[in-house]
Amino acid sequence: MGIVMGPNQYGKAEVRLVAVDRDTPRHSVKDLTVSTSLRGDLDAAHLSGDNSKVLPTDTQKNTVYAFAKEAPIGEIEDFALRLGRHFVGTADGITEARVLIDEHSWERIPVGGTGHDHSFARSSDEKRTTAVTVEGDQAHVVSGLKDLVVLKSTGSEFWGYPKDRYTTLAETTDRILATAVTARWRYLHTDVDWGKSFESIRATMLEAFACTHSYALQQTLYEMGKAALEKHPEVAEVRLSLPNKHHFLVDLAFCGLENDNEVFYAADRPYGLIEGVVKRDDVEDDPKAWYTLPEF
Ligand SMILES: O=c1[nH]c(=O)c2[nH]c(=O)[nH]c2[nH]1
Repeated sequence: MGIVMGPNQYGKAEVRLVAVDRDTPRHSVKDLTVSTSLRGDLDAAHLSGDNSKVLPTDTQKNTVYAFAKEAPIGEIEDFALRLGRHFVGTADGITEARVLIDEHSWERIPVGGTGHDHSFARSSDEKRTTAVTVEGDQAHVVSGLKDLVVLKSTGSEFWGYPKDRYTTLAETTDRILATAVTARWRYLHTDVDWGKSFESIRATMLEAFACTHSYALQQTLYEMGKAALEKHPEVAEVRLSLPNKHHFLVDLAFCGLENDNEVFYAADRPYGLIEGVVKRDDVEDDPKAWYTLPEF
């Protein structure tokens, strides 16, 4: 019986990078949070403190900033692929690199009806995300979004569930349905117009949320994933994590008022958490693409 080192990775987490494109007086801003993780021949580092294959996390952070200067960042998937390929191609003993990027959104401040050249407002909490794994000359891309908050004021029911002695929830045929969407989708290859694909998948999932008459958030989840897959042959699977942001009808009987689905208490916790994978049945799973990512 012995003790061995299991799977491991190391890198710099959450490098905050803001890059300004100043080529013309009409600037643009990219605001990213970048995390790098390297894997490979790192047993000696763990077993005996031999750092000869440990490219410092500080160097990884510096590389992120230098790459932002050396070429335009472009789409986050392209930036992540460039970084991942660099680490695998140049760092001795490193065979795999994972680069996670969250992109924070800035919108031009409208001045006199048009967006200002160099002043911006944070538009929402929503982030565009990517998780790129480079493994030798292979690359796995999982892109997505998080914190996209959506609400339907009707078109949502929840009934027909089992009842036991602990059940108090009343069945409803008309409730608010609200969630903060985290979605990740796995691409089948890297020959993708990343920006166009992202915008279309996002719009498609939003449309499915809006247009599905929902009998449960679970059903809405499936419809959102299915719609994205039907429209996007470049995508193999969509993973969704949907917190059910409960809105409870306020009982206004205390002052003799009826509440006809108009006044709600928005609870922040606890919340139902509905998660799932919607996938093609004719495509192989790709555990490497998801390794160490949350299951949903
Ligand atoms: O859409 C829902 N799914 C559930 O599983 C659930 N459970 C619950 O209490 N409310 C809801 N709503």
